[in-house]
Amino acid sequence: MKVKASRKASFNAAHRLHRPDWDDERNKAVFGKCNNPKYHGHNYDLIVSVTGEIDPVTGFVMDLKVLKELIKEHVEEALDHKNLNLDVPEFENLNPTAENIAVVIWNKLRPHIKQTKELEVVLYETPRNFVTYTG
Ligand SMILES: Nc1nc2c(c(=O)[nH]1)N=C([C@H](O)[C@H](O)COP(=O)(O)OP(=O)(O)OP(=O)(O)O)CN2
Ligand SMILES: [Zn+2]
Repeated sequence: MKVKASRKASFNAAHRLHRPDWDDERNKAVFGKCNNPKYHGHNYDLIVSVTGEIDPVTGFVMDLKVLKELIKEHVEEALDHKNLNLDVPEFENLNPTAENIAVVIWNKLRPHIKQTKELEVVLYETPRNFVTYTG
């Protein structure tokens, strides 16, 4: 019997979606508002879920207090109040789209979650735009 246990978190970050190998017209056409040369921020909402068997001793799939601390240490400290393009090495040559941010977050957390558990990251860039990555 598998159960999914989840923790919500949030962070604020600035970004600009842009490809240096494209001209301004193409960048604006594809990336729209998020291509504005002035960096702008989003309030990202994050849901991290761990799925697995319930430990019969604790009744936990994973201690959510531990998951909270992992998200603080590995996600919030790395991304909160940062300019993703300029401050976060993973985005030096990677556009900080919601999809790419979700993959970066998953890769940061995966080593800290037991191999027997599945990890899912849901990232909201706006209240209505969100992506899901499960590895
Ligand atoms: N597949 C993706 N599409 C888009 C992404 C993305 O990361 N992945 N990002 C954007 C923009 O960065 C941003 O999300 C704005 O999108 P938009 O739909 O224009 O959002 P609004 O500001 O209008 O706010 P809503 O609340 O979503 O209406 C675009 N596409
Ligand atoms: Zn944006």
